[in-house]
Amino acid sequence: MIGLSTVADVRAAEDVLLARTPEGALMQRAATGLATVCLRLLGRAHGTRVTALVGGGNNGGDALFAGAHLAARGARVTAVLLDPGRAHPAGLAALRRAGGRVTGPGDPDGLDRADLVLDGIAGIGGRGGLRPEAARLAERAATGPGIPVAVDVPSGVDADTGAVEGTAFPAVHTVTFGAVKPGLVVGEGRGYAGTVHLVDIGLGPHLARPRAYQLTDDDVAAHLEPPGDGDDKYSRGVVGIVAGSATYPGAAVLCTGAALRTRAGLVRYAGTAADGVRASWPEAIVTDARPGDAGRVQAWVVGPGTGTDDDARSVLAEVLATDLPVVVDADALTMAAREPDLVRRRSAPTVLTPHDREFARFGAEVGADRIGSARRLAADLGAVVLLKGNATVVADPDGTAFVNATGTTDLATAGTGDVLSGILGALLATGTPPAETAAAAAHLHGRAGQAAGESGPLIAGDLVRRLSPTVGRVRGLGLRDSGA
Ligand SMILES: NC(=O)C1=CN([C@@H]2O[C@H](COP(=O)(O)OP(=O)(O)OC[C@H]3O[C@@H](n4cnc5c(N)ncnc54)[C@H](OP(=O)(O)O)[C@@H]3O)[C@@H](O)[C@H]2O)[C@@H](O)CC1
Ligand SMILES: Nc1ncnc2c1ncn2[C@@H]1O[C@H](COP(=O)(O)OP(=O)(O)O)[C@@H](O)[C@H]1O
Ligand SMILES: [K+]
Repeated sequence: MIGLSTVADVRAAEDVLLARTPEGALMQRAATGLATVCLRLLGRAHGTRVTALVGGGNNGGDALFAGAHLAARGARVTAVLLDPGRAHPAGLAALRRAGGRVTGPGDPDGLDRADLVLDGIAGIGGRGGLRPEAARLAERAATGPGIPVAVDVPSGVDADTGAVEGTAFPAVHTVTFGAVKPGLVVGEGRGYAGTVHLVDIGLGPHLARPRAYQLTDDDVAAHLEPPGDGDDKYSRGVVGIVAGSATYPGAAVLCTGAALRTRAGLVRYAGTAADGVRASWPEAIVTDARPGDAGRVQAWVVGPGTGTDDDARSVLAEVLATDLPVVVDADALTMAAREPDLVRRRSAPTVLTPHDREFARFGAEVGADRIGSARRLAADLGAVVLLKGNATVVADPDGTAFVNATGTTDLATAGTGDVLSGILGALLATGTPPAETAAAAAHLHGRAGQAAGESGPLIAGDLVRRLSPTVGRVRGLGLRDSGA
């Protein structure tokens, strides 16, 4: 798991480490790591042009020292000082010694010819939207030819939440120090950070235990283990699906197919789209009876395409009254938002899977702080909240959060949510902790989306078709990552 550390946690760890290391050592580690990534991106230093946008704090100091490293290797480096009176003095001296040029914000011509632009305007000390002069430079960098590289955090992005007010530096790469900050991987910030490179500056042992994580293939492989010698179709969890309707069988077919393809133990379907499901998936045990008459299951998925009429409401209430884990999706979210106590009074795990509009039905818009919003709803309902998006967020009622790293915009097509709830139900039926399981489902869903999107636009059925090879691939990657 990759821990996501808040600014407060990074500052606290830095304080401990600063007291134990010679003055300037941490900044040297950061700047050396930054220069190394820049060299890799440029391919060579000699003859290249690098422009560094330099603010008045330590973020600017990192950019100046990295610029000095690159200048010493033959790059033509220009530092554009936004606040000349406050530029990091030692960094400035180092850049000048290495032959770098120094100029002011009124002379940013270097941006139009740069091979690489370093954004050292503001890092974790940044506050609010970029001020006009900085915004102008960030916008000019975006249209210039140079590879935009953010130092620690793209300036204008809130490192904790990913919120962007107005303009931010549009990085293609972000070189971040000590720990990945949540704002680089979630919300609007994710789009401004591009590829995140983590430079170890020795903070690790001093960082508080993170409250947010990204899962890796290795973590997810542990949720996808193949059956053992002693397993049979019942032993690894049976999932029950309540989805679709006679008029709209699609959601039922997609959700049931996804559950089968994720973990082909046993999938039961109970609902009014029984004929459609039978025709598509002879492997499923299908009934048009109520969930209670469908046979034993270890987890339920309820809601995709069920509608919200009285019958649907009574089926939802029946499922939520069980002591089994339940995934509440789509139409079931609309009904649960009207009667949140149906969720609050449960003692077994519940996972809600809203997109932004479904989330708002519970009483508050998502807003710019997606992790914070998901945490608040999770705590309010005592349920895991999987908030869908470009980077899907999962929040446990205890505050632990996960941010998905595998999302792809190819998933923005109808029915892909039904596939996600099928995957999630299948994994939840194994009895693993619900928040991490929900994060594993989002990860696998994203990997299937990436695979299906390789050959052109995907539709939700393609995701189902790609699930088996994707499970196989993630298992293989997990084995490789763990060195087995
Ligand atoms: N501590 C350490 O040992 C290490 C720290 N490290 C590095 O230090 C960074 C933290 O440095 P920091 O605390 O000096 O703050 P920083 O990110 O430079 O921001 C302050 C500057 O931004 C400016 N500014 C703010 N908002 C703005 C806006 N909206 N629009 C425009 N400008 C804005 C603000 O201007 P002011 O408001 O003061 O006028 C001031 O000039 C951290 O991210 C990492 O890179 C590494 O070297 C590792 C070791
Ligand atoms: N721009 C995007 N980038 C990445 N993933 C997206 C994007 N838009 C939607 N998705 C994903 O696609 C799925 C859509 O789910 P949902 O809105 O419930 O669709 P449906 O109800 O049609 O099945 C979610 O997993 C969501 O995270
Ligand atoms: K920056």
